[in-house]
Amino acid sequence: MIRFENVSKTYPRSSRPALTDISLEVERGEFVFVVGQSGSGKSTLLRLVLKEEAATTGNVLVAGRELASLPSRKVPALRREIGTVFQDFRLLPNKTVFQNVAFALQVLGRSRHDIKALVPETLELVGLEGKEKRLPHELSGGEQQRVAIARAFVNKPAILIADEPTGNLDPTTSLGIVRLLDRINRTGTTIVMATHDDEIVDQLRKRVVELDHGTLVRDQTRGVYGVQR
Ligand SMILES: Nc1ncnc2c1ncn2[C@@H]1O[C@H](COP(=O)(O)OP(=O)(O)OP(=O)(O)O)[C@@H](O)[C@H]1O
Repeated sequence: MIRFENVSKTYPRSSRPALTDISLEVERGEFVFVVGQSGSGKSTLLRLVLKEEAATTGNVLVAGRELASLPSRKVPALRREIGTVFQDFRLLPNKTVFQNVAFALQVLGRSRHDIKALVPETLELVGLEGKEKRLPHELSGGEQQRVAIARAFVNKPAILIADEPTGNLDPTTSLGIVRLLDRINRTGTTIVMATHDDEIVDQLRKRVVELDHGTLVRDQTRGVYGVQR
């Protein structure tokens, strides 16, 4: 589903590469944690999957597309297959929970009929039934993140990318969010999640990919956050 072939990335005006010679394959339906210190390249790796940044050398392949040769007019179709969730939720503050999730379908041109069916079933999946009419500021942080996850998933993307989705949440709430991502993963969606949250990584025992100064230093099935090297 996602393949990196000897990928390096150096940002313009930067002397040090953000990623160096990364080769990595993520199969359809996998759940992968990407860990590493601040600045190790986790967000850069996720941005390359979305074609928000381009690799300096090497190939990135996502859902059968080679991103270097993907014309910009085809990038929206790529991004429709990838849901995104961030640390800071990024909800529309003046829209209700229902409207925030519905908006993701409206911009894709989905019918009112589809929206009426898909939004409630997705809000139920994330545990927000009964809160459809709330505004984001009337929700807890964990509930806001559930709205963001509903919005990312309502279109049933093949891949869900989460960049520090629990960074603003307490440990119990964080665990609930990751258990929700786990449930979404079980529907067949591939999940790649960058995180600093050692407790969560250690509890879920998923594949762990570790970056250190832009280099892939560990790729472990049923891994833990940190290991002695
Ligand atoms: N737009 C940019 N321009 C130049 N350098 C950048 C840019 N974005 C990131 N970098 C650099 O690339 C390196 C990797 O950054 P990245 O944000 O991918 O790390 P990260 O592991 O996600 O960090 P954090 O955990 O703090 O979010 C860092 O040295 C950073 O300063």
